[in-house]
Amino acid sequence: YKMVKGDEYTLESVRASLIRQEDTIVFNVIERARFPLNSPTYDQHYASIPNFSGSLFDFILNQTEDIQAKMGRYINPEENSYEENLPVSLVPHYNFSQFLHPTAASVNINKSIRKVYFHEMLPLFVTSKDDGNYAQTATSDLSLLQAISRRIHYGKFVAEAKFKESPHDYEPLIRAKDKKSLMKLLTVKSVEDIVVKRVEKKAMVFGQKVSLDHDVKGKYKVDPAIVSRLYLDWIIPLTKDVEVEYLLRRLD
Ligand SMILES: O=C(O)C(=O)C[C@]1(C(=O)O)C=C[C@@H](O)C=C1
Repeated sequence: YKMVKGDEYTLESVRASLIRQEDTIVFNVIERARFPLNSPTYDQHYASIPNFSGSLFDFILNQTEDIQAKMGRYINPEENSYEENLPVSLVPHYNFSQFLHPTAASVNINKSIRKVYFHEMLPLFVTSKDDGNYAQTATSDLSLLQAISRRIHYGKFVAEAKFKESPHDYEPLIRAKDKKSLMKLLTVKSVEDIVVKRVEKKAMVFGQKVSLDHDVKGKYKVDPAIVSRLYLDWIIPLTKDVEVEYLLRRLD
């Protein structure tokens, strides 16, 4: 039976989870890239859904998070919703370990993640065409957005593990609200470099054509350089923003 303690989280176990989450993200990028942009998916005027103002994507997001909230998805402190004012969970709560400081729940940067995803990330790995598969497209976007959000907000766990390892280094910076020095203190450039290289390799391995006759060389389903760029330019920097935001509230 699981204790409500949270000492199963260590910097090592948290980093191991980030590595596993790379698989989900890389695979979901490949899945989304099966479809072109399909811009009507995001067009509020195209959808005109009765009693709903928003795009097809907005509708799928809203309805999916609604049903997942009712089934308890957001009871897990590792999960953060895109929608606000979701219904309460209707099912018995599992006792998730309380590793994080209680203010963790107030750190949610999904609005920024959503903006960056649609405006900067997505256009890099889809063609600008339209094949009519709007519901499938929106569903793929949502799976990928949920995986990216989970990874970025895992920064809370990384930050807590780091804080617990050296509270005396973090406390004065938190009290001084010194974001810049906090950012510097939590940054481990060598780890970032390895992450970026590894996701590029995962994009090669997961994105190759597999054949029983011979190795199919050359073309990958998604350009591995783009996958590493997603991490370098957005996923890692946003994870670090979450770490700083979490730490700033750590002594409240
Ligand atoms: O592994 C860490 O120490 C993290 O803080 C995570 C992470 C990342 O996003 O991958 C972010 C900041 C560090 O500079 C290194 C890596």
